[in-house]
Amino acid sequence: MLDAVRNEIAAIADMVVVKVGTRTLTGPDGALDLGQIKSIADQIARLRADGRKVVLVSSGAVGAGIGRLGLTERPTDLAQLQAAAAVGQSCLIECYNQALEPHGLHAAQVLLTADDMHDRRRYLNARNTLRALFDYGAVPIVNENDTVRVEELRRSMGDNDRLAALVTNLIRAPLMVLLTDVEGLYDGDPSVEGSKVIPIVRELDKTVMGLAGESNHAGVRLSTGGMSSKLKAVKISTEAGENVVIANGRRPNVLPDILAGESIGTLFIANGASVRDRKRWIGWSVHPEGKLRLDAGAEHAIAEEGGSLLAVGITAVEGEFDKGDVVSLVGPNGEEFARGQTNYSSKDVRQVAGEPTERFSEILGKWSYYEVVHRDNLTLLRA
Ligand SMILES: Nc1ncnc2c1ncn2[C@@H]1O[C@H](COP(=O)(O)OP(=O)(O)O)[C@@H](O)[C@H]1O
Ligand SMILES: N[C@@H](CCC(=O)OP(=O)(O)O)C(=O)O
Repeated sequence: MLDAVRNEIAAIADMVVVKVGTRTLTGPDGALDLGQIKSIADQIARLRADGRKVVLVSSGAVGAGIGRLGLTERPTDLAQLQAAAAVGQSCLIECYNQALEPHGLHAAQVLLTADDMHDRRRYLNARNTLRALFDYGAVPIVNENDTVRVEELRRSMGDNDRLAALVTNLIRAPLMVLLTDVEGLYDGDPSVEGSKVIPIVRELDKTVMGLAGESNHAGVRLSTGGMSSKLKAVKISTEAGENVVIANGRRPNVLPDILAGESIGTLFIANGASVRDRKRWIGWSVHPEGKLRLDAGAEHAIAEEGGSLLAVGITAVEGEFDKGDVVSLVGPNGEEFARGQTNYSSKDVRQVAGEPTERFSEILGKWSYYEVVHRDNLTLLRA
């Protein structure tokens, strides 16, 4: 069935980020399913033939490594997991390359970490590389760089759903497609009879977020996060002004059909206008260095009136940060509602918090900015 909204989105989707999860790429034994890889590659070739640029974010390295190394279970030790991913990643790219070659396309391996998205220079470099790959007509195949990711430091991307959302934001793709092993977002546990797929979500509020559970799969756990990690990723992209579809990666022809406007899976509509490049980086890619707690007046001025943050509305400062670092802005209810680049270090903000700007000279001596965070350097995280 075709529908008008989906048609409209399909028409503007000149760039598409497709994320494919471990469950879609591996068989019941955990090894890579070559038929699936071929199917995804064939579908990507069709999108490319329609003139669309495609980035594939592919999981499956750990799964492929487990298969190739002949392991009977997923290692629990971090270094062994990373080693399995290193073995599996080369298989993954090799398989994609073989499947893309008959279409005259090349697979390009792009490994990224959360730190690459955090660091402004590396972030822009990644974008330039992706653009150059498009110019060469290659298909970027992105995965998290598992060799260096250290989960304990919490700087890890967490999962490929989030990485896909950050890549979508990086290249300003109007559409992200998350392919998984269920038909879309269900209104209840998908394994329970009577649960139904929600065809369209216009507002990703707390009620919708609450529908998502963890991955229901017992046994060897290869994927991370389940539906809740997908919805967090969807939120990043819809808040930045892009659209997302979650669909079943084993449905034949799923990608060309979505791009033909067919009613497949769950469509999440962009929440408002497209957010500017730098604001996307500030809002979702940077790891905030500290927290500013604000009173209700400051939260209202920023969230409702598009204002900047003045020192007078700051009630507390947490963490150590320098001028130029990104900080979280937290309202009186304890929830983060925005992120912004601060004009003052944590040392200075601690001195001026709660004070009117007229007192800056007296307190700080030399000072330069009226605003602690200017509205041009601030991104609202819409509820
Ligand atoms: N409301 C829901 N709708 C759909 N799936 C859900 C929901 N809640 C939990 N899930 C689980 O999320 C799983 C998909 O996530 P995951 O296993 O991480 O897959 P992938 O490997 O594709 O990233 C589904 O198979 C299902 O078990
Ligand atoms: N980098 C890991 C990705 C793990 C992951 O996020 O898996 P999934 O939840 O299936 O997307 C791998 O390639 O195995």
